[in-house]
Amino acid sequence: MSRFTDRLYESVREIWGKSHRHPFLVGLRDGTLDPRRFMFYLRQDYVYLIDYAKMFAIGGTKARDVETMGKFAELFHSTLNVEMELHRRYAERFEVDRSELEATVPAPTTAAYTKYMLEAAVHGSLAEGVAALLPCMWSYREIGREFAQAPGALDHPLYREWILMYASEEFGELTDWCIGLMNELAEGLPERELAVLEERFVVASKFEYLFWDMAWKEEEWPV
Ligand SMILES: Cc1ncc(CO)c(N)n1
Repeated sequence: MSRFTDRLYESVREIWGKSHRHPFLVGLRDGTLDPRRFMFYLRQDYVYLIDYAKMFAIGGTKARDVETMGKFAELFHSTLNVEMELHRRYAERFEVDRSELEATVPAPTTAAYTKYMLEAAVHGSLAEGVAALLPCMWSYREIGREFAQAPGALDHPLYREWILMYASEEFGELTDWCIGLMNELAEGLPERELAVLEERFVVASKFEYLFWDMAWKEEEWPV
């Protein structure tokens, strides 16, 4: 039997493919990405992750059983203390201190993406929140795994750690758990509601593309 997440994956195949071909990710894979652009990305990603972590906190309050609550707590913890620790270590290498990192002004795309996700989580069902956050985990795992296999990518002194984070077993398992939860939550829902979930998943995937593009262009507020 095909799973709901197979349908989701099909619906974003082209969007994800376009992200993989984006010059930011091509540069990260082949090591030619300008570190200045990477640091711009990390700073935006740091403030993105502050809001993204809240998605898991909200998920925890909407969950209907203790096991699911516990898993959301684990995701909340690992975002704040594992993934964001990677950003803090990078910032140290660039001599950007923690308070400076945290004070980053979200670029228009960062603000739009995080508020879009949070709106889905706060006003929608648990399933809608999960549909909105799933492209983040799932697309990064795909990128991490692919880049870890790319010849020479892991030899890069700067980008190696980033790739290893998203290619890691731990990140992969948490992603699988979210995929499983999405399928459970979608079970038995009418097509009208599945279409809403698909829409959340597709829009979040488009924002993922925009996020790479924002970093590449070092997007600023025009006014
Ligand atoms: C924008 C964005 N999406 C997904 C992830 C993966 O958690 C991340 N760190 N940043």
